[in-house]
Amino acid sequence: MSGPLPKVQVKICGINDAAAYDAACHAGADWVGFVFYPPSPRAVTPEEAGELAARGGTGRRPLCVGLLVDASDAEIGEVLKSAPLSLLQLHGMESPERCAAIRARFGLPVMKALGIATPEDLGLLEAYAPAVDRFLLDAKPPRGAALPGGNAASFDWSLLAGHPIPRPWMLAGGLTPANVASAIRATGAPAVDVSSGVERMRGVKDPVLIAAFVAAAHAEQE
Ligand SMILES: O=C(O)c1ccccc1N[C@@H]1O[C@H](COP(=O)(O)O)[C@@H](O)[C@H]1O
Repeated sequence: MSGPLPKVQVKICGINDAAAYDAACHAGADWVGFVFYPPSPRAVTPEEAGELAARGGTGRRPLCVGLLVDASDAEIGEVLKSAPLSLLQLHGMESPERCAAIRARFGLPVMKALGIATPEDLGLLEAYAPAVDRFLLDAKPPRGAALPGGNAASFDWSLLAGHPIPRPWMLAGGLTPANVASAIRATGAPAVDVSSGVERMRGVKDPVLIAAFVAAAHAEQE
């Protein structure tokens, strides 16, 4: 017996104000991401993330993801005192051993972000698989970029065609309401993540674009 195919899941990353949080809830996003990386224009404090996540609302509550970049145990511990996270997104140079150590120490699932530019980059998946719960496949940062992600840069989606990915995963990098459906069809991504593509200016989310992105992704099926 076969039922309807599951909807593609959606994460809206870089939520840093109430309007964006409420828009993500209202649109039915599956996850919201909080950036705990001070150089980012989307950065929030653990307390700000905790306050946003505690907002009521009519929509379904998304799970909260904490985005960290080469964070120490002390920094992660501070974040977890205030922010109710369900998933840790590691977006720096964390090794498989560091990912495993973070997962063991904090008892939370870990999603490792990997920058993809060549077929060889996909070779890292096997090394990380035992240490992580999920992958996020993103573009590598453009030369000279100040941030390791969140740069509105996409990669060649055809690199993923037919490539087995040994954990649940999300596609990221340069996604927008206009291209997310094509990206899902080209890659078979079961989940997608966006930051820049739902902003009216860098670091400022647009509720209308959030709604359009979630609707476009949810219209696709795995
Ligand atoms: O969004 C940020 O500021 C950020 C900072 C440091 C690391 C990653 C960051 N964002 C992540 O990057 C990808 C792609 O973002 P975009 O849609 O291309 O802007 C996404 O996973 C964000 O979570």
